Amino acid sequence: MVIRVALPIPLRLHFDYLCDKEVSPGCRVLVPFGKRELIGIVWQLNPTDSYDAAQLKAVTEVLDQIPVLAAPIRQLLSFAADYYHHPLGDVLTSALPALLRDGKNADPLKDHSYSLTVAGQHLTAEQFKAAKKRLALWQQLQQPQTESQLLQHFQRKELQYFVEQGWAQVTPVFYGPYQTTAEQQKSLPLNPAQALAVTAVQQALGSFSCFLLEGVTGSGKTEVYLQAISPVVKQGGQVLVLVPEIGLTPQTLARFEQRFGVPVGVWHSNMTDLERFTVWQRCQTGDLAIVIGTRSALFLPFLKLDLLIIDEEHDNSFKQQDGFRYHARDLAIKRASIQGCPILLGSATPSLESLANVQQGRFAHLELPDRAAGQLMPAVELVDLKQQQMIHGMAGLTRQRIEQHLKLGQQVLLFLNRRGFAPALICHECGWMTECHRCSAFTTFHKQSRQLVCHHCGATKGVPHQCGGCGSTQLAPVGQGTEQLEEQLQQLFPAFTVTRLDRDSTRRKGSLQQALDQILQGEPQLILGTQMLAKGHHFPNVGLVVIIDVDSALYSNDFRAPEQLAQLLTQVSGRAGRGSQPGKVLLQTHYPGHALLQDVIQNGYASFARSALKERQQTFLPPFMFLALFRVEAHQLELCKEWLQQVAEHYKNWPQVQLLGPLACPLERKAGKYRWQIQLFAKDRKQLHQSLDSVLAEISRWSLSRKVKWQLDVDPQDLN
Ligand SMILES: Nc1ncnc2c1ncn2[C@@H]1O[C@H](COP(=O)(O)OP(=O)(O)OP(=O)(O)O)[C@@H](O)[C@H]1O
Ligand SMILES: [Zn+2]
Repeated sequence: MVIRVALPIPLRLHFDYLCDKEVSPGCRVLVPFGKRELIGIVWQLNPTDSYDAAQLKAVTEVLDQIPVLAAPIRQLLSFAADYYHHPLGDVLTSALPALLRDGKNADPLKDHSYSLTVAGQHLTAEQFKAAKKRLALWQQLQQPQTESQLLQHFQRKELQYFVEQGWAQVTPVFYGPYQTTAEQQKSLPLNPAQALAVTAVQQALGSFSCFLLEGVTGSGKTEVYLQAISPVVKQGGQVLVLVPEIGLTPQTLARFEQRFGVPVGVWHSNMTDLERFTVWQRCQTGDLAIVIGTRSALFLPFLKLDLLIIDEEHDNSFKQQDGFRYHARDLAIKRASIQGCPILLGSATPSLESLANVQQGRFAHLELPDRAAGQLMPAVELVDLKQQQMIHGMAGLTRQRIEQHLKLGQQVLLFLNRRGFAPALICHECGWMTECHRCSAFTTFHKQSRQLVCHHCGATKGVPHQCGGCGSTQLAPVGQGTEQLEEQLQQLFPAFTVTRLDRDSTRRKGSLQQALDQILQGEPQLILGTQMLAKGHHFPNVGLVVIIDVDSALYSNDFRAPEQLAQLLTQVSGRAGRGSQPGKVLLQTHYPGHALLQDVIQNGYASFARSALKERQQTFLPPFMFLALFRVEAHQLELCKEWLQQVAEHYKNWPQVQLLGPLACPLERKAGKYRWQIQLFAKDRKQLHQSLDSVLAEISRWSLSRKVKWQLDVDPQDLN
């Protein structure tokens, strides 16, 4: 038979092979390709279009009996490859764990079950005396446990010790559909708005539908998720919960684990290949009831997926920014429709895309207008910075308020979306500034590591002693980053601790959890950080939130900038007053009269978003227009322009598609290459996609295409 195989190569082609063994679509095969051998996925059996059988090579080996990509996932991936116009082989690769891409055996995983022997049962707690860990293990083993469960909390040598002592015995088990035990932690009594939301989702189980849960910060969206999940898990179904990249805290996981007595898996980029592979398999066998994961968890092979949830659905990290540029929210909706199950999107600050879908009747709208236990929304006060005497980037009023709240025994959270010590060093004599020699950007001064770091290409170098322009030694930091603010806060408020949360301070494994735990203990203190602080955290003792600087974000060319700023302001402010005390927000700005600030503060995000949506409609922007973007990079600027000129030329045949460009990307040089783009707008999605198909076919024929690096971004989020 002839089989059509998708190969992991960046070509928009598929390849046919002869195969005399039994094989089904979705299985991996090893095939000859040029001088190499590649692992591909069987995509179609006996394709009907023409091929020359005499020319075909034979498959070297069939690697799977059971498809690693089941039919629903193949359907999803095939849709995705079409929609994002991305090579299918590359799309499939994103959906498989690395070990499977490398050819590892995909047979169902075997685990081991540990249970107490008769001798083990006759032990008593007193016998363990000071050996607390062993006592805990013995208590855990009162019920048989799988090795993978035990290894989450105990070391392997402890398990071996129990076996050597004759206290425990080991038997092999295969993962299968998970077992439910009684709910472990009681659910909260819902308020009426929550109850309505939960009922709506529960009633929709069993067929496809899409809900937007728009609930203000602290309105108890997580409780809605948990109670919506409950019946699914009781009936043996599986649930996928997608969260933003940095939203997957140990606290989130604990909340889901403690509520249901079922196995919960996590999936994120900071796991080993083996850990990912194990989760992948436990999904496939049905052993995991719930998976909480970031973007690519969307492609996991659930045995019985009955509900999808996307928390913080507006978050930009759901869009992949390189390679296969998919939007996990949009593909998750597609996946729900393929599986025939409901999907629930939740946010305090929904994306304009989702709100438009509500207005057009595609999503059902669920609202939580108030905080869960009746707390007030925090009051926002603008601090006009004009002509103020600033100390360490803070006005007098700001410093006073911080002090008041600390003295009341509350925590104060300060938001500054710039990590490092200072955005650049400047020469006091001639004005020269430290620049990245590979990017059109300044390099950030990191004081603790004594480095200049480019936040765009990652290049680092030592701190110079002399100005690169005039040789003077008068180099001083300009501007303020979190590292600097931390130092300054310590000087201003020496009696209180300062906890900094940003990408640098949480790099070490476990350090984020440590910082969060410390904050949750509630001691009065200063918490300072970047947008990492803004996402979903519940810090009940935060009484005051200070937003140090938003001014640079008020004037941006990106049409999405206002939406993103409004989301950020609302999310950060929403960390205040979640406990028993009402919260306050101080927003420092030189532009207190700015329309966006006034609108968000006076009328709230919901109102802002609805008027922003009207504006998008009037100015012909997404989501009322469909947008795609060609970006090209090359060491020579001329090549970029020339390539885009050819794209523009082709678009003369497509009057229904409007062009913006060729123009330089906002960051025109990155890692030594020039970057240019063309934006394409169309009212009709189909026409846009047809035009893309036709231009892509052309592009592959241009010799110039081999001299530049180009990408297509469909529904781009980041226009940079
Ligand atoms: N029905 C309820 N009664 C009392 N407390 C509740 C109820 N529902 C939720 N809560 C509590 O309210 C707090 C806020 O809930 P949660 O963190 O889920 O809010 P959220 O809507 O996700 O907020 P954000 O969007 O800011 O992350 C939690 O401490 C939660 O336990
Ligand atoms: Zn750089």
